[in-house]
Amino acid sequence: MAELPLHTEILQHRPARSEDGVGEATSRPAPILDLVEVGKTYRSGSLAVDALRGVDLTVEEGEYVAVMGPSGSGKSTLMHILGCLDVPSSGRYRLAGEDVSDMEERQLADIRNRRIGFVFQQFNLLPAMSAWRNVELPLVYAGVPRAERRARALEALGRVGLSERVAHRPGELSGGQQQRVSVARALVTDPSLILADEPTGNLDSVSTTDVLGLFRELHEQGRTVVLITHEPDVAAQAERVIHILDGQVVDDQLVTTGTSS
Ligand SMILES: Nc1ncnc2c1ncn2[C@@H]1O[C@H](COP(=O)(O)OP(=O)(O)OP(=O)(O)O)[C@@H](O)[C@H]1O
Repeated sequence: MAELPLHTEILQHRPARSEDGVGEATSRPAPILDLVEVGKTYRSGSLAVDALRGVDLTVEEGEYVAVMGPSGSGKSTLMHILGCLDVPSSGRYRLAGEDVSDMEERQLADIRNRRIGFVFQQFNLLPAMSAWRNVELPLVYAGVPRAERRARALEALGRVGLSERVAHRPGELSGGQQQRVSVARALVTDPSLILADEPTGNLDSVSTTDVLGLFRELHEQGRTVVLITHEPDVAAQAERVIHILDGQVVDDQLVTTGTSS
């Protein structure tokens, strides 16, 4: 397991799940993410790669979770399934109580648009479009009227501190600013879940601190944040750190950052 910084206290995480996976008799809300025995096998000719093997994972609404693991361990595959960009080969996946395991691409696209904000290492911004045009795109897909789209995109850019750069194209912005545009695009639909795949992988330390501060704010506002990272310092920002190895969850811990030495 990767080292965590000093002043961290580690607690073994015990997910709250009823035996039948449906929920408690009380009115406890369904977990936002609920994977039961999820497997993913990539096939190419006679070759088969088991990228995920029997993953059981529950994430409650509002958690801040980091996923770590060595190259090839299955992190991106897990992120693709969590983000409804792909479906499992076996097992069940419920997102906010809705079983998405066997959905068609159109249904998955609708769920992604309604529920999830994505942030990627490479920013994935359209180079010919201004910052605000990039940020309004998810609202175009959602069918939001033009004037409202513009207002919400500008508001989201204001929230990430980019009010002065709304007309700039990605190539006219620094890496850290481009990633802030992607965070604005992720939150413009007001999703309950933010999924980030190595969001600080291309950033210098100042921009990393900046972007991690934004994730913390989103978490403090009650959103669920799941981020993939290779970096222990980045993972230490989360409240829970999951390690995967060879397609399996091998470690799952709550981390609370202490203030005393
Ligand atoms: N489309 C695909 N077709 C075949 N095999 C794949 C495909 N995508 C991933 N794999 C394989 O599945 C396994 C898990 O890959 P994955 O990309 O999920 O790992 P990762 O932990 O994200 O790695 P990295 O940190 O290097 O990005 C690897 O063995 C990889 O080679």
